[in-house]
Formats: sequence, structure tokens, C-alpha cells
Amino acid sequence: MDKLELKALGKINLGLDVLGKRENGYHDVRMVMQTVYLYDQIWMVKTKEPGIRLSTNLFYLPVNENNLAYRAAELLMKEFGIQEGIKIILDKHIPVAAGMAGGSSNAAAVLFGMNRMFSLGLSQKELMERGVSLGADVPYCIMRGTVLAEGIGEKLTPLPPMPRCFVLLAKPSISVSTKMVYEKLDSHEIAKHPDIDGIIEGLKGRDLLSVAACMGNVLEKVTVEAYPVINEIKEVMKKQGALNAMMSGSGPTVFGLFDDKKKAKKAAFKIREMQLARQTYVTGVHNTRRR
Ligand SMILES: C[C@@](CO)(OP(=O)(O)O)[C@H](O)COP(=O)(O)OP(=O)(O)OC[C@H]1O[C@@H](n2ccc(N)nc2=O)[C@H](O)[C@@H]1O
Ligand SMILES: Nc1ncnc2c1ncn2[C@@H]1O[C@H](COP(=O)(O)OP(=O)(O)O)[C@@H](O)[C@H]1O
Repeated sequence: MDKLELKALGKINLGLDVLGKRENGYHDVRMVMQTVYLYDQIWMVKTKEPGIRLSTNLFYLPVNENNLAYRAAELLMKEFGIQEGIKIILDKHIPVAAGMAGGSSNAAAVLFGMNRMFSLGLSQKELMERGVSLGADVPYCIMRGTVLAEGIGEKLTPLPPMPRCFVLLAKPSISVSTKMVYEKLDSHEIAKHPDIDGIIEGLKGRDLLSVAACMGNVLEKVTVEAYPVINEIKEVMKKQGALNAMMSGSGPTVFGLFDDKKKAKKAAFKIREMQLARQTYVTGVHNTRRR
């Protein structure tokens, strides 16, 4: 196979709890992850000249080893002594530094693509073991769907699929560093842990309303302190009929779950009109796992 086209999908966290901190600074988490149908497009083409060449539509993203897509290709090229080269064209649509795992998803797609194109014979588990060295969310981005993620995010248990709904994503024009948010959390007392088991029960019962009711994210308080606009967006979404609204990951993207597409679109319009966020997307959940 000389050429491959891939979709790298974004995620939201329906629940995010932090249980403790490890000596290396990483945190033990308990999260319910959900893939959404907002994606970056990736083209991979084999080249005769050795090495990796990456290009992207976003001028401010690195195109060297600081890009997670580049690093994913490099990791497998080195391990397997691949002599040919690879050209990667990355068309970004997932907001950057937004709590939607865009970079991790790009890395996951490239690992998957390299395995296919160069017939490396790695199982999904073996790809995930390599993926975690690139980022805690990479193994999940390889698996996709509705998943309970524990450990630092790499211990994955598939869950029943999220019931069909509309997801409104709103990304205010600020960028958040995941590392800083986790660090700031350490100086906070976690007053209320989200009901992760309640979300899981809701998923088992195919009950969208109880999943929505149990949503919670311990990182939200930290990011909201710096950026109150996150709360303003949540309030608009709820007022416009969201079943619930919350910040995804370390933020600042806010998502709202809706059972009605018109309401989701109206909420998006309001958020843009009030200039709370310029980037808004109405999309859905994506429950197909990668094979
Ligand atoms: C918060 C979450 C929730 O899904 O997502 P994002 O907001 O990044 O999308 C993840 O835990 C982010 O995963 P990911 O972004 O892959 O993390 P990494 O690149 O491995 O780590 C970035 C930094 O976050 C901190 N980190 C990350 C994961 C974890 N379990 N504990 C941590 O303390 C570490 O300080 C690390 O240096
Ligand atoms: N392929 C990539 N896509 C997006 N960001 C990338 C990529 N490679 C490296 N980065 C860097 O990683 C940081 C985190 O980006 P991203 O994965 O979009 O956010 P998050 O960790 O919040 O989900 C960005 O600041 C960006 O400079």
C-alpha cells in the first residue's frame, strides 16, 4: 500500500476524575471518554527518499519532531528500521490545545497508518503500548468509542455506546496547557468527585438523560478560575436546552449534549452572537471502534 487516507477523530470527556498524583508528576485518572465526529484529515504517502515530511494547513503548528504526527511516524520508523520515506499531509479541523485530543488523535492515526502501510504486523494492543509514550490519550485515540480510561489514561475498558445525541462544541479563543491545569489542580482540594459510576450505569441502561445528569470534570474548576468565559458558555447552552454542558478535558472547549439539532444550532448561534466563542460545531457521537 503506497497511499492511505485517514480520519483522526476528536474526543470529549463525559466524566473526568483525578484520584491521585504519581512521583513523575502524572495523575491517576478515572475518565469516561467519547469520540465525536469532528476530525482531522490525514493523507500518508510512501516516498523513495528516506525520512519524514509533514505539511499542515495551520501555519503555527510545528512540522518537525515537535508535532505528534511526525513523532508517531518516527517512533515506528526507528524501531523497524524502515528505509523508505513517508509524506504526511495533515488537514486540521479539531481545535488545537482545546481538550479534544487533536494531537493525540493525529498520533494514533499515524501509528495505525504506518502499521498498515509497512505491514509491521503490530496488534492494536502493541500499537497502544507504543502510543502511550507519545501521550496519555493516544491509546484511547487508537481504540475510539465510549471507553472507561484509568491509570494515566491508558488502561482502557470498553463501555456500552453513548446513546445517539447532538453534541455542540464551542472553543473560546484561548489555549490551555494540559500540564499547567494538572499542576494547578494539585493546589486545590477536590471538593466534589464526579459520579463516574453513575455515567457507566446510565450507559448500560442506554439512558441519555442520566448520563448527562452525572457528567462532571474536576479540571473544570481550575480552568474556569482563569477563564470565566467557560461558565458563560455552559450557561448559554443550558438555557438553550442542552441536557447538560461541561468543559472537555483540560479545556477550554465546552460541549453541550442536545436531543434536538435545532436547539443545538440555535445555541451555537447565540454563543457566536455573544462573542463567547468563534469556533462552534454541531456534531454527533461516533461509536465505531477502530479495527
Ligand atoms: C486532560 C486530558 C483528559 O482526556 O485530555 P486533554 O485536555 O489533554 O485533551 C488527558 O488526561 C491529557 O492527556 P494527554 O494530553 O495525552 O497528556 P500528555 O501529553 O501525556 O501529558 C501532558 C501533561 O499533562 C499532565 N498529565 C497528563 C495525563 C495524566 N494522567 N496526568 C497528568 O498529570 C502531565 O503534566 C503531562 O506533562
Ligand atoms: N498534530 C498536532 N495537532 C495539534 N497540536 C499538536 C500537534 N502536534 C503537536 N501539537 C502541540 O500539542 C499541544 C496540544 O495540542 P492538542 O493535542 O490539540 O490539545 P489537547 O492536549 O488539549 O487535546 C499544542 O499546543 C500543539 O502545539
